[in-house]
Amino acid sequence: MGIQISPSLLSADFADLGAEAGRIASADWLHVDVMDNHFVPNLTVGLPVVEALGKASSTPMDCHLMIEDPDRWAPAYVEAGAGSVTFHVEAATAPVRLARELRAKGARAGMGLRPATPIEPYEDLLPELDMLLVMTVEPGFGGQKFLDVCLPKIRRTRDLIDKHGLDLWLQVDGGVSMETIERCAEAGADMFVAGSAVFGADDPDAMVRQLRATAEAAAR
Ligand SMILES: O=C(CO)[C@H](O)[C@H](O)COP(=O)(O)O
Ligand SMILES: [Fe+2]
Repeated sequence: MGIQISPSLLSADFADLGAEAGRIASADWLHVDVMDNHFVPNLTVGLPVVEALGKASSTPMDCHLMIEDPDRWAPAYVEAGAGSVTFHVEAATAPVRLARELRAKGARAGMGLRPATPIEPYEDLLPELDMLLVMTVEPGFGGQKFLDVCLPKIRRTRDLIDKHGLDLWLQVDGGVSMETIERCAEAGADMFVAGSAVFGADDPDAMVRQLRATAEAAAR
């Protein structure tokens, strides 16, 4: 698939999300951060907003669920129009069953890891997934500083994916910018979420293209 950029709408104008999506026409996906004030200490949007955004934009939606009880809620995000749904393994009760349900409904199944969650215990689950999300900040807020301490985990995750010969996307999310994207790409990430870097730029679409070009040049 190559390098993909999924701008996070967390740093966009929430009063006009359809128009904000239109400002990043070069994006491969729209990253929608769903927070419930339980899994993370912040509250954002839920199903009705995702459903409305899907009607307002033709760019596929990559929903990052930072919520408790994703087993109950995640499948509804496929029905609301998400093309990819990522649940956090720390919150899921039955990650294999949930990934299978997401796939059966027609979406890509993603599994997210907080910075301190290791990948190794989940090696046997990899064939059940379409994407792994390695958080490079503590989830909950945009605009935080990239955590370098997560880079070895990105490398180890890429090695595990390659060892099993899987076509699994490796997403990084948190503090990704022109300063940090090269390190992530060198470590083996191929899908990049960027919120403040994209929507804080004078020309968000040019920033999407710049990030992609920089990651492509640095990719392993
Ligand atoms: O999941 C997230 C936070 O929990 C966001 O996707 C992420 O922080 C993007 O924002 P930024 O690029 O500004 O760090
Ligand atoms: Fe996110």
